[in-house]
Amino acid sequence: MTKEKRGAVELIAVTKHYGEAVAVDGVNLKVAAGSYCCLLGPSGCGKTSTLRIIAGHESVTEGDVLIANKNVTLRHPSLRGTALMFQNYALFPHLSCEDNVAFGLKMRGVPKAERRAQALEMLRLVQMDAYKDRRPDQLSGGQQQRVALARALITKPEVLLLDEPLSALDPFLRVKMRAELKRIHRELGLTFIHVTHSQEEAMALADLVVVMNGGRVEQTGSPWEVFNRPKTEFVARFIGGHNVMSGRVTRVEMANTLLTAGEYQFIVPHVNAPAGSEVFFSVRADRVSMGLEAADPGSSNALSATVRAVEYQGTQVRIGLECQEADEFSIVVSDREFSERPVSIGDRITAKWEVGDAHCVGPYQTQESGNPNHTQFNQEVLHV
Ligand SMILES: Nc1ncnc2c1ncn2[C@@H]1O[C@H](COP(=O)(O)OP(=O)(O)OP(=O)(O)O)[C@@H](O)[C@H]1O
Repeated sequence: MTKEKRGAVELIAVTKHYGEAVAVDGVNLKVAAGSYCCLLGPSGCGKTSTLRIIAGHESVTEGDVLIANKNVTLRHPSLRGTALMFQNYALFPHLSCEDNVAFGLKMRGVPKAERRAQALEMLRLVQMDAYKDRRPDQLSGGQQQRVALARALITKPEVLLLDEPLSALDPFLRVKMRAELKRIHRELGLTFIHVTHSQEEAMALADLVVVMNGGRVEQTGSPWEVFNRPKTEFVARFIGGHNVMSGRVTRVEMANTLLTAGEYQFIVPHVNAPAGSEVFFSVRADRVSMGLEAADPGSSNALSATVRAVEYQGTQVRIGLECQEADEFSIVVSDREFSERPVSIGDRITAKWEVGDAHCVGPYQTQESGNPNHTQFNQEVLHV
C-alpha cells in the first residue's frame, strides 16, 4: 500500500435534515490529506451523520462533499475512495477472518489467490495473521476490531472513516488499540476521520479535533488549542478540566479587563468588551491553587468555597467545590501536594489563580498566541 498522503476531505455548508430534525447544520470543514481527525461531541450532536455523509451512506439536504478536491456529493459510497468501519464491526459470523477481510475484494471480482494474498497482508498489518482461520465468535472484542479494521483497509481507501471504533473495548484494551490505530495511520499515511464522544481519545489521537454541538462545529484545532484556547463556553465545559465563570465588565485596560460578580472581582487578560457586558472565562482546574486561609477582602481572582468532593485519581486528586460563582468548580492537585495539604469534605477554602491563567470564551475572547511546541503532540509513535 502506498505511503504517499492522500485524501483531503472538505465539507462545504453541509446540512442534513431528518424530517423536522436538523442533524447537521451548515458544517464547513477542511481535513488535510493524511490527517488524523476526530469528530468529538456529546450524544446526538451530529458526528455519525457527518461521518456517514462523507462515506456516502447518507445523502445531504444541502451542501457539498469534496474528497481529494473532487465533488463526490452524489457519488456512490464504493466510488469515493472511503471505507467505513462500523461501531459493531459488522463481521460475517460464518466466515473466517481471512474471508471476512477478503470479502470486499470478492465483490470486486478479484481472483481468489490475489484476494487471499492481500487479506493476509492486511491481517499481518493488524497483527491478526495467526488467527486467519478463526471465525469472529472465536475472537476477543479487540481481535474482532482488528479484523474489522483490516477489512475496511483492504479496498485501499484514501480516507478511513471510523465510527466510535474503541467504544466496545474495555479501558485497558482501548488504550492499547488507540496506539495501534495511531501506528496504522502512520504506516499507511491515509486520512483518518474518527468519531468519538471521548475527550481523552480525541486528545490522544487527533492532530485535528473538531468539536461539534447541536449539528454545528464549535471549534476546530489541535488538541492543545482546543484544550488551552477553548473558543466557547461549550468547548471549555465539554473538553473538561476547566472552570467556567463570568462577570460584568467594570474597566478595560491595555493589558487586563476588570470584571465584577457579586462581591468578587476578577481580572482577566484584555478583552474588547464594552463596560457592563457579561464576559465568560475559563480557568484550568490544575491552574487553580488552594488556600486554607480566608480570601483577603477586595482581593481579585480568589473565591471562598466549601469542599464537597475529594476524588482520588491516582497521580492527582480532584477537589470538587461549592461556591456561588460557578455551578461546578474543581481544583486538581498532584497526589503529593494533596498529602502535604489535605482537605476534607466541609472544609472552607480559598481558590486562587493568576490573571494569565484566565481565558475568555464566547463572544469576547482572549486573543492569545499559540504554543509553538504544541504541534509535536500525537506525532511520535506510541509504544504499549
Ligand atoms: N435516521 C434518522 N432519522 C431521524 N433522526 C435521526 C436519524 N439519524 C440521526 N437522527 C438525529 O439526528 C441527530 C444527530 O444524530 P447523530 O447520530 O449524527 O449524532 P451523534 O453525535 O453521532 O450521536 P451518538 O454519539 O449518540 O451516536 C440526533 O438528534 C438524532 O436523533
